[in-house]
Amino acid sequence: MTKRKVIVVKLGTSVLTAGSLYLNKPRLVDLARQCVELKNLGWHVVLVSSGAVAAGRAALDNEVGNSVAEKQMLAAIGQGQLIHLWQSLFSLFDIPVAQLLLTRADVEDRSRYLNARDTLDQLLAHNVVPIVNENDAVATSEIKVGDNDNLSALVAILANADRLLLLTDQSGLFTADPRNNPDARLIERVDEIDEEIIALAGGSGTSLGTGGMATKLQAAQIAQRAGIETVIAKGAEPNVILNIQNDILKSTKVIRFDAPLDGRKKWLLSGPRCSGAIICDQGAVVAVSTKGASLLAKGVTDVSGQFSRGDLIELKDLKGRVIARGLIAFDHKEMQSIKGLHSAQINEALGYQGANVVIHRDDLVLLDNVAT
Ligand SMILES: Nc1ncnc2c1ncn2[C@@H]1O[C@H](COP(=O)(O)OP(=O)(O)O)[C@@H](O)[C@H]1O
Ligand SMILES: N[C@@H](CCC(=O)OP(=O)(O)O)C(=O)O
Repeated sequence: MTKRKVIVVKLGTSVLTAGSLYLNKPRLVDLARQCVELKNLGWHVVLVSSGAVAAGRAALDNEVGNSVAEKQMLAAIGQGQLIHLWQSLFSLFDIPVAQLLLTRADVEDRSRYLNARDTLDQLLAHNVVPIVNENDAVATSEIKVGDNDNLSALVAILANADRLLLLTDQSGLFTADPRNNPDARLIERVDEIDEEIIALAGGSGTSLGTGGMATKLQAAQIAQRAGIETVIAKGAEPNVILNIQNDILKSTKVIRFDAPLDGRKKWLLSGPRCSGAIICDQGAVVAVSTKGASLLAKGVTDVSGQFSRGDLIELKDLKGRVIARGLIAFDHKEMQSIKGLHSAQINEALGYQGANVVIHRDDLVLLDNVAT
């Protein structure tokens, strides 16, 4: 049996409010209808729906500020309303929905990540539409993803998605923020999200959106590395979801990297935050990035940050460019004493038996478009 394709559709506040301060119900009706049509075409659909804060604002119907605590209160009020709305709309088509409220902590911990993945798998296998949002009411800045663009990339990885569709109030990435630059041009295809592309993206043009185009590119970059294609498109276009699938609507398409990653490496890419970095010489960078080698102490020139054995750390080249991330076999103090040494010298330097390699190739994920 061939695997049903999975699409994660992220609906920004700008789309769900149609530019107003409150949720636009006709817009939600139309989006639900399109999701159902897509399901009928054989796709599994996962929604990442913003709009809890906007829904909360409408429910209180009075002036509430924008402090963290006030927004958390609005999200707590609005999330129930939001899911109720989605539930009633999908029930018109006899499709059950499920609510998943996640924080970064849910993807950082490997067993919680696997739980979330299994739940998503089960929901899709039972033809349910999972509707995901950040658990804003309880998420503090330390455990927050912070914006639903990045969250949708993590969800796309969790759901083993084929495609990530970010719907917003612009047709995609422009050469400059089109709100302030009428001459800005749409970029229809991005092969690699490099510094030049990132420099084009600004923040949100409204007080309701979070992150603007910058977080959409971060999301697309995570997805790209995990082998998932991202499309950024305008949610207000008639039949946007179906027309994007048929490739007949102008948008920005971010091409996915080819190198397939196994599930654990996808988690390394999306889940834990890095607690430090090691800087490597050119020989080590080449060995790791083009020869699929493990990282040896010999190639390490410097260490930054504080980390323990088994932590995720960044691997940087001599120019400070991050080329990979991986689980390190030594803590930061041990790394200081063994950097630059041959593997055979490690035990003597430490006074006890250590690992042979600093990061094993199975624990290493490259961030460029090269096979690992
Ligand atoms: N280079 C760019 N191309 C397109 N939009 C951009 C760019 N830079 C900044 N933006 C802004 O990003 C906004 C979309 O992000 P945001 O307001 O967070 O929406 P959403 O609620 O859909 O996530 C656009 O309205 C636009 O003003
Ligand atoms: N979790 C918040 C939305 C956060 C967010 O990223 O908003 P947006 O940039 O409009 O997608 C909410 O439900 O209001």
